[in-house]
Amino acid sequence: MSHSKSQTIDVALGERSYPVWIGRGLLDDHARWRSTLRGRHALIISNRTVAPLYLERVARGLEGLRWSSFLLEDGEAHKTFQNVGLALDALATLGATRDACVIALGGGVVGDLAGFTAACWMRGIDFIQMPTTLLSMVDSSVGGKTGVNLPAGKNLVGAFHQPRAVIADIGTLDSLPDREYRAGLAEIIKGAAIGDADLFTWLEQHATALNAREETALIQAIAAKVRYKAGVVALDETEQGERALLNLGHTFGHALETAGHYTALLHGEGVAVGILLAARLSERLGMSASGDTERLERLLKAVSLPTTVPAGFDPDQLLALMRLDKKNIAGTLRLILWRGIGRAEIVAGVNEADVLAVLRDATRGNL
Ligand SMILES: NC(=O)c1ccc[n+]([C@@H]2O[C@H](COP(=O)([O-])OP(=O)(O)OC[C@H]3O[C@@H](n4cnc5c(N)ncnc54)[C@H](O)[C@@H]3O)[C@@H](O)[C@H]2O)c1
Ligand SMILES: O=C(O)C(=O)C[C@@H](O)[C@H](O)[C@H](O)COP(=O)(O)O
Ligand SMILES: [Zn+2]
Repeated sequence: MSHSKSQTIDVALGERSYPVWIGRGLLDDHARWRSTLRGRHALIISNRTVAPLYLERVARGLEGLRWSSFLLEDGEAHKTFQNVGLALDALATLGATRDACVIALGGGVVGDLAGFTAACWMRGIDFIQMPTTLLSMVDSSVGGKTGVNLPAGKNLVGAFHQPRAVIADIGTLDSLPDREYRAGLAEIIKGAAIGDADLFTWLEQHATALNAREETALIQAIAAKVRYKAGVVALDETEQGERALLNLGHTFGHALETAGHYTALLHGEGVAVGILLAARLSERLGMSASGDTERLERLLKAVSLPTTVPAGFDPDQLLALMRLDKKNIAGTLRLILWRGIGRAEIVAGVNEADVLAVLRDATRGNL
């Protein structure tokens, strides 16, 4: 295996620090990741799509341990409290002790649920992330946000629980469908839009290479986004302040995902539309210039991400869902807005009438 193009980024959190390893073939580099397991038990949590492709390679690295697997049905609709209960039962059946390790093998749905399961078992055991989607490599596997959805909304239950290591084998992306790949690009664009104007310009220049999944450009983009996110997380692990910036577009995006019953839009697609709506709202509030919104829309289109709200969404229902967002305080909307490329801002007390106006514009003629 060649390591020439691999990268390591550290998430600096004192005693909870961990490496994010990015490279091709890392799932088979057992010596590397096995060293992060401390005990004698391991539970691989994956799903029915990913397990047939990659579980065997991970299992080969668990020789000598007592291990088993727990497989979810595929899809966001299965990121539920009920499935956490079943995963905990699987740990009990395994006889997992406090030094056991949960291995999350899959995309963000698997990673969020597996991390939360690890946070709950015996009040918290180790877990490692083996992300297999672009989105999970650049975002969900890093930073320790774990959790599940409720019928009332996205990620309403969860815990901050950092992994021991992130093993991002980019070879797994070879089997990732195109739509899922593009959803991952949305979270890279989001990061650049929030706080890395140079990365934004680089993305504009390398959109064609990224569309072609050119490996050098891809590793560079993944590493840049992970580095950016790791920096924010290191400063504000539990979102007391500026980590909330990473939520740009998510109040809109999560409402769209929930209202669409997790079938109309993928998370990354909700984020793409959401960051554009946040940009439009910022422009409406006189915070940013139309030229920046246009640049954002152009980049999203250049990588074939959606820029419009699909048919059938009701603006009033979207606003009602946005009222349940975790960032809100004192009964008012608290949103991440921006001043232009690379300059996001937390804004409390956003006027609902302005939000509704943006939602009505975006859904006009759609119902
Ligand atoms: N914790 C965080 O900080 C954070 C950050 C961003 C997103 N998220 C969460 O992550 C989730 C979205 O993650 P996602 O986009 O990875 O979705 P996902 O986990 O649903 O995976 C996307 C699809 O790709 C399939 N898949 C995964 N790896 C594959 C591979 N290598 N080859 C072929 N198919 C593969 C999956 O089975 C699934 O059908 C959402 O629940 C979102 O809320 C969390
Ligand atoms: O890591 C973070 O912080 C983020 O907000 C990253 C988001 O991309 C991600 O979708 C996260 O799951 C959203 O979390 P939530 O707190 O809005 O539920
Ligand atoms: Zn996200």
